[in-house]
Amino acid sequence: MRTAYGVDEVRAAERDLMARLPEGALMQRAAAGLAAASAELLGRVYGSRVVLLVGSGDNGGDALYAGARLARRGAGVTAVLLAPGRAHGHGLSALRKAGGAALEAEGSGGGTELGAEAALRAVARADLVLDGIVGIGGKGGLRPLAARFARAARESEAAVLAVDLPSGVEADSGEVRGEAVRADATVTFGAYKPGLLVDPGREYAGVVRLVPIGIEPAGAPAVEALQFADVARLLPRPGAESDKYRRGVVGIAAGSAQYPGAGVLAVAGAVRSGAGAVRYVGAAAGEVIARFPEALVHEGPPSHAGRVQAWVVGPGLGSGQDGGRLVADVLGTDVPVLVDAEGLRHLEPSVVRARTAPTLLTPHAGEAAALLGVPREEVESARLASVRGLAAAYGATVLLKGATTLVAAPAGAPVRVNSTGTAWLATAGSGDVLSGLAGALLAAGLLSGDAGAVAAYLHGLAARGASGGGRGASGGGPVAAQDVAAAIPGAWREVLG
Ligand SMILES: NC(=O)C1=CN([C@@H]2O[C@H](COP(=O)(O)OP(=O)(O)OC[C@H]3O[C@@H](n4cnc5c(N)ncnc54)[C@H](O)[C@@H]3O)[C@@H](O)[C@H]2O)[C@@H](O)CC1
Ligand SMILES: Nc1ncnc2c1ncn2[C@@H]1O[C@H](COP(=O)(O)OP(=O)(O)O)[C@@H](O)[C@H]1O
Ligand SMILES: [K+]
Repeated sequence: MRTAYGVDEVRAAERDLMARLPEGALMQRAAAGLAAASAELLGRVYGSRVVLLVGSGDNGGDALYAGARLARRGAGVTAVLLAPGRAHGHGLSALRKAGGAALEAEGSGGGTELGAEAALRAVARADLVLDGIVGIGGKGGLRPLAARFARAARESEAAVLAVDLPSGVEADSGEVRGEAVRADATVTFGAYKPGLLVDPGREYAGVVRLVPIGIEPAGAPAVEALQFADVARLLPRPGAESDKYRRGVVGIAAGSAQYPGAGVLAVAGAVRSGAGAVRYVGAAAGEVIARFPEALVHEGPPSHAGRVQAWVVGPGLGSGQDGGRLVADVLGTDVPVLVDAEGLRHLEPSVVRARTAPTLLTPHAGEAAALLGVPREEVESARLASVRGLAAAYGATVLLKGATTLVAAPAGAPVRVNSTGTAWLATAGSGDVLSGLAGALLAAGLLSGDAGAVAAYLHGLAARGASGGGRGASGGGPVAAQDVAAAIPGAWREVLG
């Protein structure tokens, strides 16, 4: 499991360790990790031009000590001091002693200091920029001078390496208010921060490397990401004694005359995901049977369709009157229920809260915004707060779809984040496939948080497989939702193999 800890937990762990170590030891560990990553990005350190963006806190101190190490290896290192009087004193001395220079970015400078224009020119000409403007001590959006240098770093040809996290990204949430540094890579210390794993922050961080400096945050992480081994452990496996009913029967109440395809795709996701059987209720029974003769189709309300271990309701219901009745009927059962798409329009928090079996809601940002009564942009910019807020309001597990998918449980367990997907997944119907996949896992007996997180993981992996994109999120080529469903068994084998 990859875990990410909040700022308070990281600071507490740092305090514990610092009390036992000589002064400055942690910062030296951080600087060593930064210098090593810098050398990798540069290829050749000797003769390279390195610019350090240095703010007023310890984040700038890390950058200064790393700069000193690079200067000793023959790099030309220039520190740009964004708050000249308050830069880390010992770090600055170390840099100067190693042969590095410093420019004051504020005002016109005096004596040998050349001021902001010279500093901006240095950034433009650099091979590598180290972003030590602000780390976990950042508050609010970047101040104007810092924002100006964040822009300059982006416009420069230089590789950009963020110290601990990209300045302007909120460590606890991944929110970005205004300008932020766009890094090619980030070296983070002691523990991942939630903002490095959750969008939009994740996008700004580039390739993230964790340098273990010896701290061990206590308590539960704020965010966690399943890895291969976690998914393998959670995947249901049929035993010798299994029969189709014990394997889990999933019911799909989806599709309408207007959107029959959504019913077909949700069934496609379910039949590829290990369900013992799939029951289908809805207006697309003919289409479902034509594509999936293995499905069992039923007329009448879902609650009369025979025994199932979990229901999926909502994909492609359209805007007809029947949606509300269908959702109410499914929510009235005593088995786990996944509500997606148009089904989400018919949710009463009190009805969901009163259920005794788990409920899993799977909105995308637009649907989550409608449930929360806020604009879509607000959900997209504050994804962690949104998913936690919805889980609390409905007393349900909530899976918020997007480039990174978040899964929050109502009782405040760590939020699960998944980024196995590919941008090619943003195609009509891929969410319907996900609902069938997650529904099959619920029917197999996974807890709702596990079912959501494992489904998101496999769905992303299947999409990458179908797109031929390997592990890179933007490689490969187009995929159709059907291709994603067809690739689920391959993703499953990949995880188990
Ligand atoms: N505490 C420790 O033991 C260690 C800390 N380390 C580094 O120390 C960092 C935290 O240092 P600090 O607590 O000094 O905090 P930071 O250096 O992250 O930020 C605090 C400083 O930034 C300024 N600032 C805050 N918000 C700003 C904004 N929006 N725009 C511009 N400036 C802003 C503040 O005035 C303050 O001086 C970590 O991120 C990490 O890089 C590492 O050296 C590892 C060990
Ligand atoms: N930029 C992206 N990168 C990776 N995955 C994405 C991206 N955008 C959307 N997705 C994924 O694609 C799927 C789209 O689902 P959804 O929005 O419900 O579409 P639909 O309703 O058409 O099926 C979700 O699993 C979501 O996480
Ligand atoms: K930084």
